[in-house]
Amino acid sequence: MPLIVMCGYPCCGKTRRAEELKEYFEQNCDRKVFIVGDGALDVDRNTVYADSQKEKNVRASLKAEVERKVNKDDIVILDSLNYIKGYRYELYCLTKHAQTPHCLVYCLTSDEVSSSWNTNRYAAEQYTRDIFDALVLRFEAPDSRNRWDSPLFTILKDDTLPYEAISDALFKRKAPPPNQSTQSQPLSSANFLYELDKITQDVLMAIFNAQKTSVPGDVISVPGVTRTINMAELRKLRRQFISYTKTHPTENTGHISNMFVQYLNKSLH
Ligand SMILES: Nc1ncnc2c1ncn2[C@@H]1O[C@H](COP(=O)(O)OP(=O)(O)OP(=O)(O)O)[C@@H](O)[C@H]1O
Repeated sequence: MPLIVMCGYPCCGKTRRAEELKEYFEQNCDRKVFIVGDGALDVDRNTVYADSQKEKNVRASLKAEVERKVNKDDIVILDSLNYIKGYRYELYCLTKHAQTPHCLVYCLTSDEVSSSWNTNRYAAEQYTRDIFDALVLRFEAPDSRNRWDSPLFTILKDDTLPYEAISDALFKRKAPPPNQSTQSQPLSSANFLYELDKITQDVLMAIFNAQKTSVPGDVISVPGVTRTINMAELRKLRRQFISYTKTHPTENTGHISNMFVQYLNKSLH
């Protein structure tokens, strides 16, 4: 019955997440799960995304397929870029018409990360540089304040999917409890989670690199640290900080570095 709409940059892990969801729902509820995606349409994506008419036709085919599949019992996952706000609105109208719940799963990556994953793919699966860049430019990020983008689950590359919250959003037919995945993005920055991800990673690398030339007791980027911290520890603290900050976003992304360093100081004492 319900529809899960995947969304994100080209090569950001949508199919991987869609498969994870399929596996979860097949194992945990007695329902069939269908993934509808451009992969099944036998089209060359580089040709399609270079031609707006062809792209429109593909979108229409995918929507028609979703419409056919959405029924009382099954779960449909639409695994495509779904990067146009108006298209997501049409999908929302479709679910409203079918009186079925829906939610959006947004795989959030930076263009650098997606681009490097793209380069490491088999040649036949790769987006060309031009198409990749054009799609990143055209991307219209979801915003949970829009009813067609809500409930919105924003997933970073190292996150575990919030399966239960997604399941509740679909089957309990109520908004999931306000947690990190369903919080609105801060008003001033649509890019907040990306900034959060990038800035904390930069701080982490600065500490890690500084340790290469310092001795225990040296004051480096994190004052008071008198022991060497390995990368696994740093990553764990970064994950904790990101989880916390997603639920307490700051409007000024310029504060993220300082907040993260303070968090490290507190956690390492
Ligand atoms: N969380 C992740 N961590 C590391 N690598 C990943 C992750 N997610 C995806 N990848 C890599 O990125 C590549 C693309 O993954 P996937 O096919 O899931 O992306 P996609 O967004 O569905 O791509 P497309 O836009 O072509 O449909 C894969 O080769 C995979 O190895």
